[in-house]
Amino acid sequence: MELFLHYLTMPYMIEGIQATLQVTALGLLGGLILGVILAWMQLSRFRALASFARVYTVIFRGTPLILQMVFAYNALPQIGIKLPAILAAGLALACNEAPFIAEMLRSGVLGVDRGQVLAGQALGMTPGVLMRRIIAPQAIRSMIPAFGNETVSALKNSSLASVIAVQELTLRSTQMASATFDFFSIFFASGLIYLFLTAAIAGIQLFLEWLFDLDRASKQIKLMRMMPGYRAQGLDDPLIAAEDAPPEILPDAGVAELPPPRAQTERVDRAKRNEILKRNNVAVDVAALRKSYDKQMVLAGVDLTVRIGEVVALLGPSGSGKSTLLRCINNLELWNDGSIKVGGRRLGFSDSGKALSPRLLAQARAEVGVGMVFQQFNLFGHLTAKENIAGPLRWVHGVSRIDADRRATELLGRVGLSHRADALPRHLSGGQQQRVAIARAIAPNPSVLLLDEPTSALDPELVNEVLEVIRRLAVEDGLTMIISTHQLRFASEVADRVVLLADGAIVEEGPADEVLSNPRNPVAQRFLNAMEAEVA
Ligand SMILES: Nc1ncnc2c1ncn2[C@@H]1O[C@H](COP(=O)(O)OP(=O)(O)OP(=O)(O)O)[C@@H](O)[C@H]1O
Repeated sequence: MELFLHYLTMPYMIEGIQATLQVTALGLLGGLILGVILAWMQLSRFRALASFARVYTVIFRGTPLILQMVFAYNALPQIGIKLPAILAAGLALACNEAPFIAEMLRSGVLGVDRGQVLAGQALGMTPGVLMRRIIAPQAIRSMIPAFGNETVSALKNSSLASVIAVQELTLRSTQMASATFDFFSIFFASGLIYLFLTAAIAGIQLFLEWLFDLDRASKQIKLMRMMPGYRAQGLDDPLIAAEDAPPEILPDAGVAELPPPRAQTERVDRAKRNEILKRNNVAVDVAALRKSYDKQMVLAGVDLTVRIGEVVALLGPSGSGKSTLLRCINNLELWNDGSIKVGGRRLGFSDSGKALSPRLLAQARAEVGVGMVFQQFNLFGHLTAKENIAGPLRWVHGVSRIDADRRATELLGRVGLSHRADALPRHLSGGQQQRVAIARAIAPNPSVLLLDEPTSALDPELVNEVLEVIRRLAVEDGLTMIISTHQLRFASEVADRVVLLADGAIVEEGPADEVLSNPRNPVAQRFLNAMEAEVA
């Protein structure tokens, strides 16, 4: 035992630990830098970069680290690069770790919900802002366990540096054992040191997981509640308050949460409204739009003009091209032929007709102001309801933190969610999430709001709360809207015009009450009959 403790604290062994840590740190740091570059190349739009990264990965993942170390120490001097042993070992370890770290980064980035990326683009985020604010924070969280594993593996792999005479822990243990023949005590001490180092890495990993845990705040409150006398102290506990409050998701609970509608001075006179709308400028102009996926024609020459203040309901069977049309209007999808103008501007193209780069396209989206609400809500999962609204205002439109928070608070009030401002999306019901998504879309005062089946992912009892919010935006705010929906009653109440798509073409359009009560086209008749039968 004494000998064992002696080896544990021996300066000769401690110097070995230092060398082990140096090689590991060099390998990880270099691997991280190289890994980021490799992951970026693999995700790049440029094929040559992606191919280069793949070839690199095949070579360095497919050859033993021990050979790479020997190569870095013995072969590089042949071309004039003579590195000290520790640096050569660190370089080889970095080159070997890089493909694994790149794969981790790539899967972390690809693991972020594609819907959130689409929502960020629709909000006008440039690729840089999207990466920094939306993708990276979520990807890093998911990568912590894998990075912990990689660190442990790098630490153990550093022992291979002994082949190029780096005086690290394993080499020093072997040398000591050869000199003293006390194999058991020496290797037991050295094994224990490795175990201690890997345990420290596991500890750091757990700490980071705790630090980045989105639910930490609520967990802390739970822990506080378990402390004796906590209730007696009468501390202000949001969780207790939430428990005592009636359950949140009751039929129509969302509608009950909404503030009362603003007083309408007069009933909407459809004919008068149509007269006014006809004189308004054009907000969206789609002309001869054709779009196909591979050989499947999805939009076969669509013409659609929407005037400022008009509410247009897009109806049509599943697969008729409604979502595709909305995505094209916001340039989230490229099309084959035809033109789209929003506010008189060809979104996504320069004055000379050249397609804009992703960064300039994002800026153009923010300037033109096309809000978009998605079927699956697509809230940013790592941000609270309030930050989902305030964040994009700051990052895209340069609004100050105070003003952005004020606007978010005001809008959360309007959609009846002031009391859920600090809740994460996963703690909200579907209807609440969709109301936050609507608030987020209208926060920058868009010129047009596109809603892509905003209620079809909701349970039936949550549909009304979302429809009520949209109804108020249309009636009270006079927002220009194109809404794809299967809710016929809602369309007849709120829409100025109904446009019916089938097989990528408009088969019928006109005033909502006319089209819905008396469709002339046989396809429209069949679709509306089927929809009515479903509701009945
Ligand atoms: N990214 C894609 N790649 C290939 N095909 C696609 C893609 N997106 C949509 N499609 C196809 O295009 C057609 C139109 O889809 P779209 O989602 O626009 O229809 P929709 O009318 O909105 O349907 P729903 O009411 O079910 O949402 C469908 O046949 C669909 O399979």
